[in-house]
Amino acid sequence: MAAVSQVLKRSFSSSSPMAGAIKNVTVIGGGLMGSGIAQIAAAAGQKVVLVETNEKLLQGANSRINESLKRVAKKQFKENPSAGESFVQETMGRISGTTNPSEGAASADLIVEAIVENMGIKQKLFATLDEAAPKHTIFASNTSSLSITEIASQCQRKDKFGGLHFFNPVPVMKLLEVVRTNDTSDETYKKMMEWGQEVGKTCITCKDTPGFVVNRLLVPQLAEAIRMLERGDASPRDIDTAMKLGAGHPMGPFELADYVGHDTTKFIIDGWHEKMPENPLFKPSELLNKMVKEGKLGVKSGEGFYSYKKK
Ligand SMILES: C[C@H](O)CC(=O)SCCNC(=O)CCNC(=O)[C@H](O)C(C)(C)COP(=O)(O)OP(=O)(O)OC[C@H]1O[C@@H](n2cnc3c(N)ncnc32)[C@H](O)[C@@H]1OP(=O)(O)O
Ligand SMILES: NC(=O)c1ccc[n+]([C@@H]2O[C@H](COP(=O)([O-])OP(=O)(O)OC[C@H]3O[C@@H](n4cnc5c(N)ncnc54)[C@H](O)[C@@H]3O)[C@@H](O)[C@H]2O)c1
Repeated sequence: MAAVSQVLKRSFSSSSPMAGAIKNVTVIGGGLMGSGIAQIAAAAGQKVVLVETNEKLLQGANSRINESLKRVAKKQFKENPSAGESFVQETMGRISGTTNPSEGAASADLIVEAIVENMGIKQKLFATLDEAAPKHTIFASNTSSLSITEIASQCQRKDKFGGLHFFNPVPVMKLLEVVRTNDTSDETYKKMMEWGQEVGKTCITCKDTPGFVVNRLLVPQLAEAIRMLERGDASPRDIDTAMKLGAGHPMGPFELADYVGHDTTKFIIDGWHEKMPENPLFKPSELLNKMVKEGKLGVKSGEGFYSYKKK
């Protein structure tokens, strides 16, 4: 992955972007979601700076993006593999990396944050970015469950702050939830919606409420499936089979929980339990807490409800 300075020189040597259009995107956090968001923005022809906490994680994001692009290319360029190879190379060439969030923010029209689901860490990061980013830069969080209004609370640019909630895996899932707070300006909202379409997503809009639309309906289901297992009502495999064959879901709740990551699901449930302690749907799960404590995070750690260790 090229260093930011090399790519930024290239990007600023070309004509600067149309006034107002989002052409330079910075993604903070190159994990499951951030790497996917960086990938689709670069594939849409935008200059992307990916920010991670260290070089090793940047390289990990780089290879994850490269692998995913190859899967996309294999399908999109089935008849013309060499065009597929150029697509992968050109897309990768639009992505640079840095471990310095302020450097990464310097040229951004849009910053999408996809770091750990922790309010304090997100607020601290955005306060730093508020100082470093140009005045016109729009800020967005990919948070699953936290309040955008609260995440934005330490920033001056509350009018240029919203939520852009993607779904895992980002290159495949068509939905983007565009969340506006009471302070998000119409211009910011319009730019977020246009950008969402530019990167190939179908955008829906919702208010800044816990879990927005999908997660408010989905996470209680995942939590209830775990409670079903804790009660001994059925096995994970049978519950997954039931929801795939009985409700037409592409993944059952345990496969999906493994895919999302148990750390993320735990952060969501704990956060909602704190906000709404009387709601039984968000009662923390001892089994989930035990798994996270044991590092069984699902696909990302090689083991969750199922094992993903390469044989
Ligand atoms: C909690 C958060 O805040 C919100 C969330 O994100 S909730 C989670 C939302 N996501 C879901 O519900 C995912 C539900 N699951 C699915 O849609 C599907 O199981 C799945 C797309 C993940 C995998 O599809 P499936 O057919 O089961 O298996 P798979 O063969 O791996 O993938 C099918 C095709 O999708 C594409 N694909 C899958 N993963 C991909 C990736 N990471 N990158 C690029 N392409 C990918 C590939 O083209 C693949 O075909 P290929 O194997 O020939 O390359
Ligand atoms: N996992 C999902 O299915 C999913 C779907 C939609 C939204 N989300 C949300 O996206 C965010 C990220 O989730 P994820 O699953 O990608 O997590 P992840 O653990 O895979 O990735 C988070 C990445 O952020 C990096 N990071 C942490 N602090 C950082 C900082 N200060 N600066 C730069 N990088 C930092 C970590 O090193 C890690 O690589 C969370 O807010 C989560 O709720 C997750």
